Amino acid sequence: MIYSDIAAITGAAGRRDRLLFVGLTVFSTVLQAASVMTLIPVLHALFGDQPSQAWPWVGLLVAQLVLAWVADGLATRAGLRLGFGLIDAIEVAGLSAIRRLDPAELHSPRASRLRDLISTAAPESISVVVLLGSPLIHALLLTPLLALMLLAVAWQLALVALAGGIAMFLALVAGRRAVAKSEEAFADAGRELDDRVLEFAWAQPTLRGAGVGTGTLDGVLRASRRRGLRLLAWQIPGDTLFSVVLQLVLLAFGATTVALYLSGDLEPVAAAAMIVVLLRIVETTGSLSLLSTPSASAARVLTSVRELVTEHQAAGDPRAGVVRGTGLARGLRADGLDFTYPDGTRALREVDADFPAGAITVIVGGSGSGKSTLLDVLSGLREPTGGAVLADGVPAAAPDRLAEASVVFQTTQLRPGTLRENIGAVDDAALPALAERAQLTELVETLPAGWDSRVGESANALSGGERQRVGLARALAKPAGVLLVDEATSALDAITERAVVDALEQVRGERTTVIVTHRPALVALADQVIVLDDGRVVDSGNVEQLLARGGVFADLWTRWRQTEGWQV
Ligand SMILES: Nc1ncnc2c1ncn2[C@@H]1O[C@H](COP(=O)(O)OP(=O)(O)OP(=O)(O)O)[C@@H](O)[C@H]1O
Repeated sequence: MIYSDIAAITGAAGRRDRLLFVGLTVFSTVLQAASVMTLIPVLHALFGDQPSQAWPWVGLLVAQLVLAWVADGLATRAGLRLGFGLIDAIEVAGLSAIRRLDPAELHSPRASRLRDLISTAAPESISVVVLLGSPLIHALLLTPLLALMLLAVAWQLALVALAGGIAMFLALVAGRRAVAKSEEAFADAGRELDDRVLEFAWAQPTLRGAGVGTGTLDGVLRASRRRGLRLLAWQIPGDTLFSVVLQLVLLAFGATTVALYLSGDLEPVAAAAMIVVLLRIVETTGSLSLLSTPSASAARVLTSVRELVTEHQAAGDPRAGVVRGTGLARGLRADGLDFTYPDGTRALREVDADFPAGAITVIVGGSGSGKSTLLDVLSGLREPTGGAVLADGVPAAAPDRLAEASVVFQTTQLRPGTLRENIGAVDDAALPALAERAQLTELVETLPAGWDSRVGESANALSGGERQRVGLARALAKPAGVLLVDEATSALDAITERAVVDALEQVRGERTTVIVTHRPALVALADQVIVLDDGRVVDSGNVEQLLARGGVFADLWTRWRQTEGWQV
């Protein structure tokens, strides 16, 4: 599980290091097991007639150990590179997830989990691979390898080692589970007691008024203590299970060695070497027990990181511009779109709608009816929780939609930098026409350094209307086939509204345009209007048809007209 998570996170780029790390660590474990078995011929020669015959075996032993160290050293280097790969992946995906977070989600549990992942999981990644990965592979493989090699000495010992290794592993897992379960139940009992004490404190005025003493709380305390004792009764076997099985395995291994020795099936030196084998088995299983808690928490962290990275890959990095738009107007279709926010708010309910290529579609609806959410989904800023967005009949994933859409938001944020930089990558030759379309020409002329004037909060402060026209120019500068406009004129001056209306009239036919608005001047541009209510499409058609039908749209239209009149 840990390996598959690391593989998914580090991807194709980490493949070589992953194979090197695992391959070298397995190789070193095989050498370590072999070195234990080499002790048998060493001892055999030492206690035989010609002790000097031990030298070649000692040489082999040293060679095995040196090779194992070299393999470990190389594996550590590959592990370090993998760890750095993990850090990179966490930082890139984490920061991109934070960028995608809704401002409303910045203090949510998801945001704090992201912060934790970036600040804690990333630096710990190196130790996960190097300090946890190698010992874990050693600990898991050494006993089965020793059992395999023991076949050459006595099959009975191989069987006891293998069965013993499996029994100890299972005892370890079962013991950990029992302990974790009882700890969870302990925590629940603690929380319940906490609640009761709090309730008791709140109820004090009433209890005192009624002359009731601490009797009720005493009852709860007694119950909680009884529960605690019962839980302890589960925790103790959980903790002791492993050591009991370990001792039984030692006993079985020792007894088999003695029995084989007494029956003459095992030479004395081999019997002596079995002590070392036994010690290695005990040592590795013991280290497995120490590693089980950190591995479980590393596995949990890696699973979260994997989810984050997968999500990042699905969303694409808007900055990286991995997928490039074609710039051609394509027909969009919302096919049974559903969107539920993490807090359970269902903002879109099975929305079916067509946005014909090059046409202007206006979305209207009351506050909270799901208009902005629909735009976010169409633009690729959000993935629907149900249904799909099709472009020319083909499902379009979020990165494709992001590449193909440009958005004019309700307010335009300016980056520190020049006006030109704020518009984005565009040829100098194209700037005047763009300025004309977004009605920026006059502004550019009045600014001290024209397109190279610095704008933004600390420099030439632009008015709301001017910013919005910069936003419009920015959206038009992007060669995208879909233009999405989110109430861009809601609180703006007449000049800006005119600029937006004129610019949108010009893109008719060039881009598939979807506008969320309640301004009659923009609604009047619509080739079709879609009316949303409580996340559902409740009506659609052109303005005349909808007015003739009455209903939600006619009500909204009358209200807007009145407000406009009232404002003027
Ligand atoms: N980040 C969010 N988390 C949870 N719920 C949200 C979030 N954003 C919007 N909602 C809810 O989803 C529903 C649809 O909201 P949305 O902003 O799409 O509607 P809208 O029609 O654009 O509204 P408005 O005209 O007021 O901007 C509303 O009930 C809203 O409260």
